[in-house]
This record gives sequence, C-alpha cells and structure tokens, in this order.
Amino acid sequence: MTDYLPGFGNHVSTEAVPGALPIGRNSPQRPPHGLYAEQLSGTAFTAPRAENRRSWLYRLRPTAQHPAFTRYDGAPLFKTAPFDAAPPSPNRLRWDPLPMPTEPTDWLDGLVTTGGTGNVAEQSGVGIHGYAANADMERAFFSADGELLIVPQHGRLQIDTELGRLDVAPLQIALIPRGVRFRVALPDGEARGYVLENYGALLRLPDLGPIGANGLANPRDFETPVAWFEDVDAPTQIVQKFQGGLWQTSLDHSPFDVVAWHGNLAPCRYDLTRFNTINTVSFDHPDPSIFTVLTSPSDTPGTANCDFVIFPPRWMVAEDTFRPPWFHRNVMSEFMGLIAGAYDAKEGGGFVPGGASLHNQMNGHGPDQATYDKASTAELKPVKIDGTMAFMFETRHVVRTTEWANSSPTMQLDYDDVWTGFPKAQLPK
Ligand SMILES: O=C(O)Cc1cc(O)ccc1O
Ligand SMILES: [Fe+2]
Repeated sequence: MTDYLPGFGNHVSTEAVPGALPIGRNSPQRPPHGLYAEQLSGTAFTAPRAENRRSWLYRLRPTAQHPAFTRYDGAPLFKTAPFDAAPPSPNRLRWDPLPMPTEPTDWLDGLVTTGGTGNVAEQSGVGIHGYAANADMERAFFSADGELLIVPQHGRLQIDTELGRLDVAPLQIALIPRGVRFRVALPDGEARGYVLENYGALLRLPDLGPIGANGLANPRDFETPVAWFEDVDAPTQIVQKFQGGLWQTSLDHSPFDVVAWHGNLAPCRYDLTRFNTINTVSFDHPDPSIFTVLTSPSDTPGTANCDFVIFPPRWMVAEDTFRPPWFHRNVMSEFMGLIAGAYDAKEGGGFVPGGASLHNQMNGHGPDQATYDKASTAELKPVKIDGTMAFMFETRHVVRTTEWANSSPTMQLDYDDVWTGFPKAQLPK
C-alpha cells in the first residue's frame, strides 16, 4: 500500500525519512544526511511559469554516478517514430489483442510498437505501444524520448519509480514523466495493456471553456505517490530509450534511492471511473472531445499533438438522434483501444478488449452495419451504456504503422467488411 497525494501537477513536498528534505532552498551546501540534490526537468528552464514542470530529488548517490551506456538488444519490437520504411496506410486497420508471451517476458521486453506519429528528434508526435508480459522486471527502465501514459487492460501493475510506488489496475492509468526510472511488477502474474509515449508537450488537463470550473477529469482525482526508496547495494541494470535506440548500463546499487523530493514533475495515477462524463441531454451525438482526459497541445491552438479520450459508462438520452458515433472523416487520426466491455460503434463484434483499431486522417469510418441497423430503429428511451471503457489516442499527425503491425497475424484482414452492404438510399421517384 502506498500513500498518495491528490492533485494534478501540484507542487508537492514529501520525505521518506524525517528531515531529509532541505527547507527553504533547493541545493544547500550540505543537504541533510549527506544526500545528493538533483534537479529533474520536464520543461525548459525558461518555460512560462504556468507550464514549468520540475522536481528536486534528494538521493543516496548522484544519478550521474554510472558507467557508460552500451547498446541493449532486448525489447525487439519496441520502436520509435518516424516509421518511414513503408508509405503510411490510408486503410482502416484493426488488430486482435496481443497474445501472452510463452517465454518469461518482463514489461520492457513485452513492449510492442503498433505505430507512431511525428518525429522523436523534433519533440513532436507520439509512439503507440502495447505490452504483454508475464514476469516481473528485475531492472529499471526510462524513456528519454517522452513521458509514458500506461493504460492497463488486463492484470494489475506495481510500478516502482524513483519518486514513489504506484499500484495501477485496469480502469486506472499511470503517467510517468520522461526520464523517470521505473520497474514494473505483475501482482497477477501477467498483464496486457497499451502505452502512449508522448514526444511532444506534456500531457495536461484540457481547458473546460463553457463547461465551467468542474467536470471531466477533476484534478484532485490524480494521485501522486509519496517519497519511497530502497537502500540496496546490489547490481541493477538500467535500460534507457534515447532517440529510438535502446541502451543499458549497470549500477552497483538500486536507482530507487530518492529519499525525499519536492516539485511538480512526478508520476501519478488516475482512476478512469472517476471521470465526470458530460454528454447531450437534448439531441445529436457530440464530438468525442467532451471525453478528453488529458491533452498534449501542439503549436496550433486546439489541434492536439495527442488527446487521450475515453468512452466511459454513460446514459444515452438524446431524442430524435442516431445515438452511436456517426459516420465521419476526421482531419485528426484516431487510434482506439478497448479496456473492458463493448464499444457502441461496433455492435458487429471484432473490436474486443485488448484489441486496437486505427482510422487515419480523412478516411471514412463510423458505425458498423450491425450498429447502424440497431440504432436507426431503436426505441429512443433512456439507455445506460454500462460495463465498458474504450479509449482513443487522437492526434493531428497521421499514424504510421510499424513492420510488426503491418505483418502481425493479429491484424484483421477483413476489417473493411464491417462497412460493406449498406443499402442505397431511395430518393422519391
Ligand atoms: O471513431 C470512433 O469510434 C471514435 C469517435 C467516437 C465518437 O463518439 C465520435 C467521433 C469519433 O471519431
Ligand atoms: Fe472516429
């Protein structure tokens, strides 16, 4: 059990040993107990105050004390954008869930990249990964390429980070800042889920505009762990991803040796069932932006590098309305996953928990035939969509898929068929 502090991006002070946190200054001549002070930046030093994110860590040894990194040859399917080996596909694509590994595979080696957008070198775009794992990590990992939004679908994760420990179950998410080292244990013995690796501006809560001061994901429901450390003098492997390359080194001690920290850059978790869902009480199906949990803005206002959007349980009450998602072509690109239950645009099946779909920029998609037939004739009484949680990574850039995604046996080669067979509209003679 971990203690958590409520709030998103709050300025937090926490110490695992009383008196470990310096008072009134960040870098005293001699920090308490001989600890080493280290600043961890999430934004440029000169980022505007409202956007500025950094924390000060007080640790048993400086992070800088490590031998050179050498190439790491594990995690063979963990990749980084741009993916330009093949032309990006305009096709609607859908995949079955990742199978569980048959050999012992930890969370890091179990990462499989489906695709990505933008370019890591330009700090724009995202990597989209899945994971399927059945062994605890004995080592630590960090991405120097982006923050990680972890979306468990099956099996709990215990994520030990430099700044504290997170317990995360399906229907919860975890957010790990760029550069923060962590290891993942699997209390249920196996786990599967999705990961968004954000190369761009940090994910934040969306503005609420006319919704007002409350609603959607409320800040206090994000939980940041209190300081925790282990004093272990045993060899530990550290793997990092740096501009797409995987590198490793070995420390003679645990990297989880931060005794105290303060600041506003820290891992957190969020329970998706606490999302305050807002929807129409009159007519029409609103744009899915009403379901935005977190957003990574781009340089163009309102046009996200990536939005994280969920489709939670909710009442459907719209009058004289086709209630499921409409047919549409979107200037943004949509990667979707399903955490639990069924998704209301795919009555015909095929989009299953742990699976994924991709509808790239400007390519038509929407309700399948079964959904259309049902929803266009349904009696429009109030109906609760329940026991479900789908999500979408919606990005301004086209999602380019990896070689694995293009050739995986999990790809459903007949996906286009969900939209064949709609009868032609009959105009009056
Ligand atoms: O394509 C999808 O299923 C995602 C989606 C859902 C919705 O309610 C409206 C638009 C949209 O792209
Ligand atoms: Fe869509």
